[in-house]
Amino acid sequence: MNQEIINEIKNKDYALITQTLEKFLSDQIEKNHVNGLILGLSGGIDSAVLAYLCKRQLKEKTIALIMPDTLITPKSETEDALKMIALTGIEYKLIDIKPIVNEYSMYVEPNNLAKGNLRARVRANILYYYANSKNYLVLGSSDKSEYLLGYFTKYGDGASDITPIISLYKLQVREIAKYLGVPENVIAKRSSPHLWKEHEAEEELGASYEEIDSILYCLFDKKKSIGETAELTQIDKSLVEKIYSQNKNSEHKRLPAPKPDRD
Ligand SMILES: Nc1ncnc2c1ncn2[C@@H]1O[C@H](COP(=O)(O)OP(=O)(O)OC[C@H]2O[C@@H]([n+]3cccc(C(=O)O)c3)[C@H](O)[C@@H]2O)[C@@H](O)[C@H]1O
Ligand SMILES: Nc1ncnc2c1ncn2[C@@H]1O[C@H](COP(=O)(O)OP(=O)(O)OP(=O)(O)O)[C@@H](O)[C@H]1O
Ligand SMILES: [Mg+2]
Repeated sequence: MNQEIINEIKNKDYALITQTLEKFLSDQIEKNHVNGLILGLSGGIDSAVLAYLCKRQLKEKTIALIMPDTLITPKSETEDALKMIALTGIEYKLIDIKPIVNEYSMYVEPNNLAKGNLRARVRANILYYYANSKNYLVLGSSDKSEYLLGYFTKYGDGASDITPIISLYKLQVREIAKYLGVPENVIAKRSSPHLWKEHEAEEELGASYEEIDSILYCLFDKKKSIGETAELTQIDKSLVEKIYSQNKNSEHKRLPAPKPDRD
């Protein structure tokens, strides 16, 4: 792997980005005539960054929902989320989604992936239930790496009104988290959707975020070909091809639903 590329990705002015994102959030509240913002707080780094971006100017206008499925969500994740609530002072609700998820098994016995995605969609439903009730906007937590890979549940965590950190790669999210003062252990932990037991992002994706971000950055920011990207990143061409395919195959998640050419 080429460390220079990784440094290039990480090397950003995080004070300026923070300022821009805080202003973006305030502007969105004003422009859309809503009372505030709501987010799902998992204990992971993406939603942690959202909470910390809201903490300084929008604390009184933000609600965080902590929504474990107590069957599979590690207790440590909920504890980390509660720790960040204590540190930020943001209003929160703790909702166990296990009984809701269980209800679905009366319709069909799902496979692991379908049930995991259901968890993400149940959380999205609850967020929109609150957003409707309180005239709030739902914050999306997708970062640029997840977005470009389609590594999110369609109409689950992919469903949101505004997406503040969608221009930041995961490596950059880790850097801004340091700047914002997100707890060390939240920054250091391995990224995980926790859609099923022992679920880990890098394991499922088959690559580290250093590799994924280096490849995506060269393909989409530097507009390099697959061959050039492999050379520049010093990563095996087969992995570059795999990441490229993941981007292409997930296009449907980033576009409006297809419609017939003519009525
Ligand atoms: N070509 C196409 N055109 C239009 N629609 C198409 C389609 N192909 C599939 N679809 C539809 O999309 C569905 C598949 O998409 P989806 O339901 O999202 O499911 P899928 O992409 O298979 O799974 C979601 C992935 O995102 C990961 N994830 C989820 C949530 C959070 C995080 C995280 O990082 O925290 C990661 C999860 O681990 C898993 O790898 C199909 O069932 C079908 O309905
Ligand atoms: N237990 C949970 N409680 C509340 N929201 C959740 C929970 N699990 C997932 N979510 C929501 O779904 C989003 C997507 O999950 P994802 O795992 O990608 O993000 P993360 O946990 O914040 O960071 P990371 O990707 O590093 O694990 C979260 O950011 C959060 O908004
Ligand atoms: Mg997570």
